[in-house]
Amino acid sequence: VSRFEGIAMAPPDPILGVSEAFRADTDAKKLNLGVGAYRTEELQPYVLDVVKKAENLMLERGENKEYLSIEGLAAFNKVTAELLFGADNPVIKQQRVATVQGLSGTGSLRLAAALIERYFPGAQVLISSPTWGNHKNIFNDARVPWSEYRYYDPKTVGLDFEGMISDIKAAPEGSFILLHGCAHNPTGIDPTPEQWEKIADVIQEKNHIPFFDVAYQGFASGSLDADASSVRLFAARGMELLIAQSYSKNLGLYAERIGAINVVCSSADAAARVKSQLKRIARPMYSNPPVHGARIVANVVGDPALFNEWKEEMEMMAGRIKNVRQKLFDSLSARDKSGKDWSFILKQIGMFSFTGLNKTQSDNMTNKWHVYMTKDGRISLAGLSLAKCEYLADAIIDSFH
Ligand SMILES: Cc1ncc(COP(=O)(O)O)c(CN[C@@](C)(CC(=O)O)C(=O)O)c1O
Repeated sequence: VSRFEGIAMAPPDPILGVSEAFRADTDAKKLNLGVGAYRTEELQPYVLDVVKKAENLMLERGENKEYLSIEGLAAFNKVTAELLFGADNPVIKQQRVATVQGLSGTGSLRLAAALIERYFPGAQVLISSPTWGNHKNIFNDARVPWSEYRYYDPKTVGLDFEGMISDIKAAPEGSFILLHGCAHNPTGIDPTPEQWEKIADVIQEKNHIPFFDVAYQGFASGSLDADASSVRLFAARGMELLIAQSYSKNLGLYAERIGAINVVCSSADAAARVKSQLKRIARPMYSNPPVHGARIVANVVGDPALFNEWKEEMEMMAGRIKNVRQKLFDSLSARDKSGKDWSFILKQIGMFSFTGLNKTQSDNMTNKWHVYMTKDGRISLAGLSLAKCEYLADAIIDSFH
């Protein structure tokens, strides 16, 4: 008797499945605006120059392949926390941050979810509506209950700030509030600094625990410090908080799976204990993390020349996406006769634009125009070139009407 016979075929992933469909399309006009992966103006994947330089350095050194410790490469854990908070931040000086290298952003979120499940039974995580599609999968599989707070307002194509605040206020005391540090996915809409202050106020009032997902630090605005300002605002208030990091986008290390989970505690002693429990969760999950990506990050940030060159490359990537936003906006405004306001394209930040196209309209983008995007109406501008903006504008205008 076959035991596996009864297992059904899983549906394709809403984001990564789009790339599979794109690859199967043979039409030369096809455009992959699905997965949030940076492409050059020639629509090619991009390995940053500093990554190549760091790897050459590493090759010359001839490093070994010994296991890392469960918490990961110490040099990486040091620089990743310093990048996030700033090296002179009190949370760093007072050693109140438990940092564990994770399997990129996803693995770091999963480690944090396992910690929540183990030490905060019954606590729920509030996630934005909409949010990155995999957030729900991570908490479901980690058996952590979640609910949504209002975030996107289709009427204003902006942030439903009142709704967000009232939903966070209404949540049971001690809930975890999942926040996108910068470049909200999929909407591209971030709170203003004043709004972040109010979000911190309501989270403090309700004794909630802020839980940041920082997947785009430096990639959204081009500045590492600007993109970390929301996290630093909460840390400056002396709050305990969790922050998951990823180097997939800002250092282009997608397939190296390098990220970290940071837990800001109220004392160094608590941080040491939290770190020990994160290690206890990681050991049976994957034992210890991959070394290559961690060494690249440590080498790039540890060398002043490479670090500065990295900052220049991030500004270049962020700048290219800003130029594409402007060109798409201009193309839409020039071609659309309906008088629709396309300014949301310019107001949104990061690699995504939330177009407002519904599922049927998104299907039309793919079936008729060979434009691949996620069914929630998100397009990744990182996959768009200036040369293709007019074609995309035609597709969007055709699909809206
Ligand atoms: C908000 C957010 N958090 C975490 C991650 C996880 O990335 P990592 O595991 O590679 O570090 C992504 C990546 N989201 C992408 C860019 C890719 C994906 O869906 O995995 C996206 O297209 O939304 C993300 O957008």
